[in-house]
Amino acid sequence: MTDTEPPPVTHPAAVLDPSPDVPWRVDGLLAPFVAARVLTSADVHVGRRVARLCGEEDERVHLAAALAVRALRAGSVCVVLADAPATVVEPAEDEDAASPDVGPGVTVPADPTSGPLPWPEAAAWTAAVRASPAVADGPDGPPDRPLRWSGDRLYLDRYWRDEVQVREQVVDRSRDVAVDASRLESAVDRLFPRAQDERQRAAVRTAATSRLTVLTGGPGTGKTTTVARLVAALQDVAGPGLRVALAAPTGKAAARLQESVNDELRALAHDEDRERAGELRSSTVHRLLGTRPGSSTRFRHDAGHRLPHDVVVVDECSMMSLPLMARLLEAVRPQARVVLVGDAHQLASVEAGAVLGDLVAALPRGVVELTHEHRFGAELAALARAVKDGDDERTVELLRAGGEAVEWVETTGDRPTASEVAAIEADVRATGRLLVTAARAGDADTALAALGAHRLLLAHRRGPAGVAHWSEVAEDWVAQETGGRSAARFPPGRPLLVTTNDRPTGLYNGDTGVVVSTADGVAVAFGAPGAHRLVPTYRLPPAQSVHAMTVHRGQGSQFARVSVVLPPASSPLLTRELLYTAITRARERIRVVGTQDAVRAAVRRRVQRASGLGRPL
Ligand SMILES: Nc1ncnc2c1ncn2[C@@H]1O[C@H](COP(=O)(O)OP(=O)(O)OP(=O)(O)O)[C@@H](O)[C@H]1O
Repeated sequence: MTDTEPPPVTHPAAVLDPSPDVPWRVDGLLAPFVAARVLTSADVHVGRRVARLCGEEDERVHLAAALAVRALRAGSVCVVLADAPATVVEPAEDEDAASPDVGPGVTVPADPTSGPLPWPEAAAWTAAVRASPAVADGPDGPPDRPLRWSGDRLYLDRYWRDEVQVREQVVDRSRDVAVDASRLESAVDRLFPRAQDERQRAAVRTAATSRLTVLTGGPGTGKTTTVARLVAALQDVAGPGLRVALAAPTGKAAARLQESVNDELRALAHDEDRERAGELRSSTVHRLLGTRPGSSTRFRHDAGHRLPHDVVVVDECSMMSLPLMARLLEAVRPQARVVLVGDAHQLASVEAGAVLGDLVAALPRGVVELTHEHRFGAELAALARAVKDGDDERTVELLRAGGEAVEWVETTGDRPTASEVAAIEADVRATGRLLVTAARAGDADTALAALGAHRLLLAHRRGPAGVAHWSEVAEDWVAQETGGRSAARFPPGRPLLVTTNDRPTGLYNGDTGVVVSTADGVAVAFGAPGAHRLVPTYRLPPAQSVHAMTVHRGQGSQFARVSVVLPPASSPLLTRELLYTAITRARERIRVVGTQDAVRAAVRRRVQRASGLGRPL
């Protein structure tokens, strides 16, 4: 070997994708990226196809296109090409736990033994991509190419268009709306008389004078209360008779929104406010926009056929993908007011985009953050704040101090020992016994209360720190406690998670219930203790046992006590957003099980989702 010879290549010339789902054969420049598990063969297949349709044979462009496809799988809307060698060494962030409904992804980490990857030289690579017949270069590039270069980012063109759409809407909606200022002030004083509710008062003022408002805050900070009262205020200062739409990305969240907003409206102190606001209905964003048969990306209401509403309020916006946000904003009349509500610090949507967080960062005005926790104890609130602020020192300090509401089982190794999970075991056994005993006795309310008393949350779906493993363990504990596992399909006491929206029963994806004995055999109880309803098992939509769930799945729900078992510090799923979301699922008490390294890694690592919102075109 001479000095001028290239270093030996450890990559095979052609590989089969080690992720078993779609074993296409990949060769050439992209093979080592598949061998190293940076790309799947599906990324390569789609990326190459898109490029070749335009006659592009340059493998460097195929690589860039495959990375743009991969980016979507990881929740980003584009890839920052120059950063790719540094940012894609780990498998996509969401490919395990974060995609519970989109099928299995790769669960193994990138294989570091496969040698350095043959990244193209940066400047030549960028030049090849920008000059490619498959790529529209810049905002004025040809409109009919599948890929778009913008700034330093490569997009699949459709996502670039969605981003432009959202950006244009933000600009178009940035002009103030004129309202009678003294009337507004008296509405604010009437609806939020207490001086300490200044943020909520500010939210009402902002929503009254803006066409786009973002209302963000953690659980229990009064978002729903504010939504109800700001609707009442708008009916006063801009109404009466405003057409108001309430919506949320999931059916479950929409149902909850309708219930809590109407409860709050009924509780308004002044008759005129109650009368003007009336009773509101809520739906999913998809249903509001009007689904079209056979299409999940086009709706009946769009820029050419706008929604009739004057005010559109959308809750749980952290779960909105970029494409859905683009479709929503273009469908709202330019004069109408949009109020986007959610917790920007939570895990973002399973699909591409972290649009709520991006909007909070990008909007020059119109963002109101609620910070006072009405429901949360001070300990939980302080812990959630330390995590949200990225302060790992303080997080460790608060966890270590512990208290009524906070417990840390600091494990020594990545896999907790039996004694380290003893407290979880005790909780699972105690709530399991209560659940099964009540369910067997036909006491649905007590069973539902037990179901909400404690929940075990995990980051991953599979592996030693995954839901599959922990569900088995938890089910065993409960079985030991209650006389063994039953062979029946619906044994009383089995907790169930509905996995699809089902109109006939009015159940939603994410609803949880419990099998209970009744005079006519078994049925499944759903709803709140004291207000439950029974669904016969033959009418039950697809559902699965739920002894444990992913943190992602837990979004939109709260439980009295939560135990979260953290994966090893090296897990790419372990992020600040994940830990924050897990902690804020607890109403009374959080138990964190994991190493100090894992806690610190979680607090320090933010979910990185590439997007161009708020950045120059
Ligand atoms: N200004 C206020 N004064 C007194 N209580 C309030 C005020 N705002 C909200 N609350 C109370 O605080 C609790 C939480 O409020 P709310 O449900 O509106 O919060 P949220 O942010 O929507 O919570 P989540 O995200 O969990 O739905 C409720 O019991 C509500 O009645």
